[in-house]
Amino acid sequence: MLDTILAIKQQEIERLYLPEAAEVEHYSFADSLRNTPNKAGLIAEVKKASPSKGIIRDDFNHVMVGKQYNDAGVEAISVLTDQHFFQGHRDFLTDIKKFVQVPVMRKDFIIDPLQVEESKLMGADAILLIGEALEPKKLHELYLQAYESGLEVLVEVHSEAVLEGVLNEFTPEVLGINNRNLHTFETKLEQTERMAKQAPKESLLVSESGIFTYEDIEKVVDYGAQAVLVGESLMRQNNIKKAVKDLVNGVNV
Ligand SMILES: O=P(O)(O)OC[C@@H](O)[C@@H](O)c1c[nH]c2ccccc12
Repeated sequence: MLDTILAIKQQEIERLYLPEAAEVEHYSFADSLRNTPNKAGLIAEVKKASPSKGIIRDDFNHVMVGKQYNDAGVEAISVLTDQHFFQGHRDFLTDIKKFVQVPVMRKDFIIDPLQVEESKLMGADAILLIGEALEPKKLHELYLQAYESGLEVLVEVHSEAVLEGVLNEFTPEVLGINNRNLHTFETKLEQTERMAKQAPKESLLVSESGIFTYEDIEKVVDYGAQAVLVGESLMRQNNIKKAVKDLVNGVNV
């Protein structure tokens, strides 16, 4: 699956044109996650659909979802901008930025310097870089380019081998363990448990995917995570603002 996504992404990059620079205020992604009053920092994701689940939310309005996340007090918002597989759009991020006062991360398959530049112009505060999609050297180059242009980065890995390759190259400021295997879609929170042991103390550790309840948050925090990235379980709720509060305060939805 990941290979298919990356092949299509490569074609998109060949046709990519840069947007005009969005004039927005910026907020620090890592600082916001570190300064949470809750058990873990929450990155809430604006996600309409995914290749493994199909449509996740029918009455989808990206600005409405972004505003509800903001009003519920999340530490950061992740916006899926991939169109082909996730039914996102780069304008979703630019639109949401106008209405929220928390850092916004662009969630896409970024493999080229042009996409880093594009993310900055869109108004993002942070981007995702995926270890499984990039050679460690290339990942580090894009990481440095991002920070030089004023973007922060969430470096995501799924497997021990890929994490080892990344750590041989550099230490990411924010490191995400994806509980979902992007080749098979199998998702288990124990992936965070296994991999947290290998994560550097200096990196802010994020557990991503498959988190549905406060108990799940407690679990991954016990494993060593300081923040969580949650999409589907929030996007399926009618009242998103209430769902966020219940998730972070321990009322199961
Ligand atoms: O919807 P979930 O299971 O809460 O997962 C959110 C997020 O972790 C997931 O969307 C994700 C993690 N890494 C990715 C890379 C590309 C696309 C999507 C993702």
